[in-house]
Amino acid sequence: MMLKTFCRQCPAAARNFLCASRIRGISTVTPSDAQRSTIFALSTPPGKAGVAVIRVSGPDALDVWKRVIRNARRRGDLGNGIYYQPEQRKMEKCKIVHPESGELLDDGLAVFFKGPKSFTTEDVVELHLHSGRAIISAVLSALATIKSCRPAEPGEFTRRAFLGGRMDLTQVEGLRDLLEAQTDTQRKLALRAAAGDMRVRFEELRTQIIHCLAMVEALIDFGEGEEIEEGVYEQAQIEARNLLQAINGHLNDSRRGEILRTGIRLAIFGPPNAGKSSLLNFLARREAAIVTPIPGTTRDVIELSLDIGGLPIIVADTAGLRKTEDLVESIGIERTKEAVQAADVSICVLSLPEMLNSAASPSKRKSLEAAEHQSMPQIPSSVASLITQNTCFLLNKADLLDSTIATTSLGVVSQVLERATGKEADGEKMEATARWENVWTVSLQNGKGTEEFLQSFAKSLKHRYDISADESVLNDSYMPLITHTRQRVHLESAARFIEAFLSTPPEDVVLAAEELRYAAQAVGKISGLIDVEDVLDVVFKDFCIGK
Ligand SMILES: Nc1nc2c(ncn2[C@@H]2O[C@H](COP(=O)(O)OP(=O)(O)OP(=O)(O)O)[C@@H](O)[C@H]2O)c(=O)[nH]1
Repeated sequence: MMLKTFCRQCPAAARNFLCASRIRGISTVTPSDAQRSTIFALSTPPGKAGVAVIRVSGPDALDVWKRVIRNARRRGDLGNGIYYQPEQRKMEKCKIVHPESGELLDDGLAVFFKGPKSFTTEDVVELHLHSGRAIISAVLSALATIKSCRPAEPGEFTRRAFLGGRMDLTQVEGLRDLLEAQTDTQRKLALRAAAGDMRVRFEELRTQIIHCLAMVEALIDFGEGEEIEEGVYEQAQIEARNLLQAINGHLNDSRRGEILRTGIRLAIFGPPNAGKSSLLNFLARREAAIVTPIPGTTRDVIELSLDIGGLPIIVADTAGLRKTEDLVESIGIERTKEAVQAADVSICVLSLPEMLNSAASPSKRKSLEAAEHQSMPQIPSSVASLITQNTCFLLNKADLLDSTIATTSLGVVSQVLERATGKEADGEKMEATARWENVWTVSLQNGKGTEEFLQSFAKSLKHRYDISADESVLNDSYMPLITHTRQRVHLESAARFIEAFLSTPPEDVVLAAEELRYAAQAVGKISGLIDVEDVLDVVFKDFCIGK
């Protein structure tokens, strides 16, 4: 069979037909132990507390033990350079001393983990001290006097765990997310990733690509008709097509995983004086924003991170939308528009009495007829222009209306809102979404309807992000696969290579194999099996020292 294509990875001068080693080689990272120094750092937050843990990792960890640990029940130096070996993974009560002066620094506990059965896969010593600034500082300074030791860089322990093969990059990302998790949902997602669930799922995808690749390679090695069944190429294409469909399913997940990890962006908007800041304060359960009867009180975007029903929410209160000549207010209104457009979900707060008044003649204000309308209630155009399918509506100040009117009028107002949501967008008719479940009537003043709104809103968010309150539902089919943009970029790239394979005719079998190999490499980059050096700094930079 003619080999028609070049290997893209060969240097220009050596560009040649695909070399067999490349076709087969899905190279993996092999960690080098050479030149590893022994590192140490405080692994708990600094300051006054019950316990502080200082971690030491590296080839000289045992030497550090010998030099700073004194155990009353065990003699240190047994003579002739023989020293007792600490029992592995067993906490020992000990005195921690200065390695040079022998000065007592603290009474504490110590534990030794022999590599590779440790977090970093190296020898590790953990010193458990009383957590006081002076003690921590004295022990860290003492360790720094040991020649082979140096303070750890941020994330360096985890980096060593990765290089030692203890975890892949998705687990490293999961661990970092776990440390940063603020809500229950974030904790659950991160825990699954840190435990290796994502690694298994990405690895399954890679294995399936490699299976297709193996079929195509068999054709290169033997050729059709030579001990190879007919239709192998077609079979590889069928499998690749199914795989592409599965990958596209993950890619078209509305960024669910990334949004849950970073927080759902919720913008509160509406006309001035409708009760937007009152809503923010109700959600935050504190006076986070100033509330006054003066329209235009809020002039800038106020952002808070909240936990609503276990979901991480970044909520933004915004300036009321209206025509204004005031420079400061108009800048605030521009910011409102940006915040609403950047949000994943928005709540439009409207004053229900004001809406009804916009429909009724002055004589019939607050009357049932207004609700049953001669003319329909109006939404100010500046507000209407920001309504999308992701907008929910809070009809506030229901306390100012008779409860029968409030209830009856809701139907009329909902129709108006539904029409506003179903407006033309980019030439396409959007599906109307302002149904009853997206519209709530409340009084933020007397609290009526607010708890029902909160529960129902949290439920609709969970439904939208496919997260159940029930932990058992966070299984593979519900759990988003992609939680980081880095993972998305590589998966998109894998999808493109598979598409390229699918459009390659059987005559170009070498090129076809190359596309599949690149697809496998792209997925391999997600777990860090391939070409990781360039991504390591990015992944580890947000870790704290001591992790
Ligand atoms: N009667 C009644 N008054 C309310 C209710 N909610 C808020 N208010 C009052 O309405 C006024 C405006 O409330 P805010 O929460 O500041 O409204 P806003 O939409 O943030 O106003 P701007 O800052 O002008 O955009 C305040 O006097 C509130 O006390 C309600 O449910 N019923």
